Amino acid sequence: MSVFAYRHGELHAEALPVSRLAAEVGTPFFCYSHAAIASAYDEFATAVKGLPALVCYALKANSNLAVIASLARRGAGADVVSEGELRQALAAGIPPEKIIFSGVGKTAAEMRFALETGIRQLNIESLPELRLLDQVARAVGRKAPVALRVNPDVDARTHAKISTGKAENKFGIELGLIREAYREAAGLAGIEVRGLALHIGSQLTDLEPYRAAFTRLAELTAELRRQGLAVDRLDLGGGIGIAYRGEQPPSIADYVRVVRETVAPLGTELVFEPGRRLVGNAGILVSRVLFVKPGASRDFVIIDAAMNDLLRPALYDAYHAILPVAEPASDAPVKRFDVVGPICESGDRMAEQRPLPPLQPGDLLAICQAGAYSAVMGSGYNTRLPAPEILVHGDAFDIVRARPDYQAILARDHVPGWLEPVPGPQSQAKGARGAAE
Ligand SMILES: Cc1ncc(COP(=O)(O)O)c(C=O)c1O
Ligand SMILES: N[C@@H](CCCC[NH3+])C(=O)O
Repeated sequence: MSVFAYRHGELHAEALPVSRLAAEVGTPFFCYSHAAIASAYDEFATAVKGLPALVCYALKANSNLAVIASLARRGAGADVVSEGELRQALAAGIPPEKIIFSGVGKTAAEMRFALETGIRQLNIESLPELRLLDQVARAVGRKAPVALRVNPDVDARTHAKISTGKAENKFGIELGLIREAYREAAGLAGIEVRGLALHIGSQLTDLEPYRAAFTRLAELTAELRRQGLAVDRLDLGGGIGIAYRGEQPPSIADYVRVVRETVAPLGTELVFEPGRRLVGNAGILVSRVLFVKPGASRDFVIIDAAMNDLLRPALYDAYHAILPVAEPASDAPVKRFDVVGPICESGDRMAEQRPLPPLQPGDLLAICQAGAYSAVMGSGYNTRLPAPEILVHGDAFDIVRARPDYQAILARDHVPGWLEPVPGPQSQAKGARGAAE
């Protein structure tokens, strides 16, 4: 059951009416539900019970500190792809031995930081990266625990921009080279090669690509072992989808059944890296209608959230359900609208020709499934400030990322978010004097 549901004629987030949250926080804002995050994690944890498994939440889906901390408290590890995410995981209380560092382009500085922190494993995606890590590890006097990511050349049957396991994708070491790479890794003084990793794509709603990839991984593991190489960890990546528009993604129990049938008999440690499935359904983006603009060919609803807040529709033509916060009467007339933001691009459109009940300026809309790849993909385009984020638990909520205010920016105070303080006229004048002196 969704934690975002209509009660007493309006949308609630757990026990709180969304209109009350909007009045207190201001729009647009992201609203996350603690209960939804907890129940998604628990579904995963229950399904892997009995397996030697670690669930490492992929922070890229949502790296809000409070969200990560909710998962950390339930025992999750982390899958990170940058020094920033690694620092964020540590700050949220995830112990280093539960952290995996993935990604196709780690810098030497990131490698050094990861080794000094003592994380569980770095997933390596190419021979040049392996050799650089070997050098860095020897320079800091450590042995780097490594899994080699293989590209299994499997079609994940998802959007081309988020498919990662085909030979033409940049990810992983290709099947034809992986055996040689593993042998090389096993001989490097700075590397302790522990196993293999893969991740075939995101928003998968079908189990067959997983079965194909895991079967290849099992065959490869058996082959490496026959050659006398130790393989004691398999990292199966993430990718399990959620329903945005009536898709029927598999249950975690069914997904884990495929794992039990393919790789589990090898007896290795298993790592899972779910992102979207843990947090995607746990968030909405709440926005206010600014104007309703009838047009000759289309009618527009102009809202105060934009592609800088939620990029998915513009980037992938992604569908997100949009709900009026005030529950429409069952017999309310419905018209088709393009729901658009204020940014100066025609692509700044949350929905195209979406059937909606009559709307007025000031009405609130909830854009659904905004817990994953939403706030994290935000930008400052059109010099818009980042939308605040709140976390609801029961009948209480915390502001877990505040809206910066322009006065604070101008006063050069600390600004949460990525916007740099704007130098005020005074400091500019001082700078100019300094240069002349
Ligand atoms: C290596 C890796 N692991 C895990 C994930 C998380 O994916 P998802 O959010 O689809 O579970 C990704 C992103 O697709 C990834 O690139
Ligand atoms: N950003 C993508 C998911 C990418 C997954 C990262 N490997 C999305 O919004 O669906």
